[in-house]
Amino acid sequence: MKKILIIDDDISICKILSKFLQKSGYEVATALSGKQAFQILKKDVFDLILCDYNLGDIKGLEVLSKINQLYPQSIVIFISGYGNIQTAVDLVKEGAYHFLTKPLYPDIILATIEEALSQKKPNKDKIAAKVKAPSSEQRYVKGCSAASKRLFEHVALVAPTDYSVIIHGETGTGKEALARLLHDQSHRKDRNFIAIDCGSLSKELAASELFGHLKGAFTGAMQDKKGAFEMADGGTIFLDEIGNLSYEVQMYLLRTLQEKSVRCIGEVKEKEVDVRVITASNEDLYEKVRQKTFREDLYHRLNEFKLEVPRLTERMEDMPQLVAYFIRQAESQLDKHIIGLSPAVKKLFHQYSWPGNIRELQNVIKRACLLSKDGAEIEIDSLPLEITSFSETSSASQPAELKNVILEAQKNEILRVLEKVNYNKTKAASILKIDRKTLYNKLKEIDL
Ligand SMILES: Nc1ncnc2c1ncn2[C@@H]1O[C@H](COP(=O)(O)OP(=O)(O)OP(=O)(O)O)[C@@H](O)[C@H]1O
Repeated sequence: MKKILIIDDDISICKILSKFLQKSGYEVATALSGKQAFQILKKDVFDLILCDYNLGDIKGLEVLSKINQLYPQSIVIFISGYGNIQTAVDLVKEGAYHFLTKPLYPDIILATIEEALSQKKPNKDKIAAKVKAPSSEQRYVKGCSAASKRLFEHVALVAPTDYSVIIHGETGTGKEALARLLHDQSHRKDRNFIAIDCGSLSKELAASELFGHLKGAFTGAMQDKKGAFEMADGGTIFLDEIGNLSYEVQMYLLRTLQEKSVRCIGEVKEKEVDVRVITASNEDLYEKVRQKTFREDLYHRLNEFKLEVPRLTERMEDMPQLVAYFIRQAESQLDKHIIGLSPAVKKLFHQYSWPGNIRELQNVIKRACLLSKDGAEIEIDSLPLEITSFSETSSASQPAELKNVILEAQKNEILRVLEKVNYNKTKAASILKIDRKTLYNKLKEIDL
């Protein structure tokens, strides 16, 4: 039996529609708010969602973007009391199936639902499994910007192959997340994906982590240890910050890749391994080759294909999807409902430089959701100082000394809070999470 979720804050509409659709052979659940709807959606899979456009706690477009992101298998039909053509066009552009205006006529509703459900849809069992354990596809926001589209055209081409791939991009742009996606879209997806952060491995440990060791092979080798290559056999190994490996380990790595076999430390015999290698680096690896700190032969062996991951500021059109995804993530961790970003926060997010890229956005939203009230929007006062002070500092015409930039940012924030609390210093200190004495010292330091 097909399942339909009705979301409407008008209880009588929910009751009438629910009764009518049950009589027509559908299994129906109802939700009186966006918050309740997303709680129901966490636990169940629906073929179709009938949603009031003007819910009290969340905007129609936002409901749609969350459903598209998290429950793409559900078809969405909106209902509204106002027949605004532009709204209908916007919703359909964003992926809604239809936009029905009140008064509602039973035969039209039924015909629209039947037509929508007759569309080809993904296998439901697979979807149910995905709902229980989200795949990396579901945990990954692909985005709609030109930069992301280009990237995913390349991902679709290279993922199913066994090519070694170098992923290049700034910190926090999602290189590891992308490597997981490549693995999940390959024939290796049912085998291990092993990620090793070469940047955090000491010279001594690197070889043992990658290739394993036998008990007693060196001082401190108390027992046999399987290396990452053996663990990833049949699957994918992801080597993050590969540029940090010593020249000696680079040589072992090249041998392993060329011979397709691994020899653990202290062992004489080689073991065959079938591993796809994906590497990532923040730096330009070829520059390291030129500087002779990275082996050229290894570079070419790893570089069968290269993916360039854009900075967040190069894919700003993806921002709404990323924000909706991270809010949803925080909501389920905090068990609270956040409506979205206030217009002022949206503006700031577009102005800010995001040096930590997607990771920074994720952390900023996590923090803001914690500080925001249940059922509210994220407001400027739940953002960190580096963002709230960014527009002022970036508009300064002269390049400023770092110390002065920080002082200026602190001054702005202190002034903003003081104004908000009517210059009550005790309250201001408490909001700024510093004691009164520190606030007095700061006021002196910044000449206030
Ligand atoms: N497109 C995306 N959709 C959803 N989450 C993402 C996306 N890209 C990155 N993230 C999240 O952002 C965080 C940082 O991503 P990741 O660790 O893959 O970045 P990285 O480029 O490998 O960082 P580093 O260079 O510092 O190792 C992770 O929590 C990841 O899940």
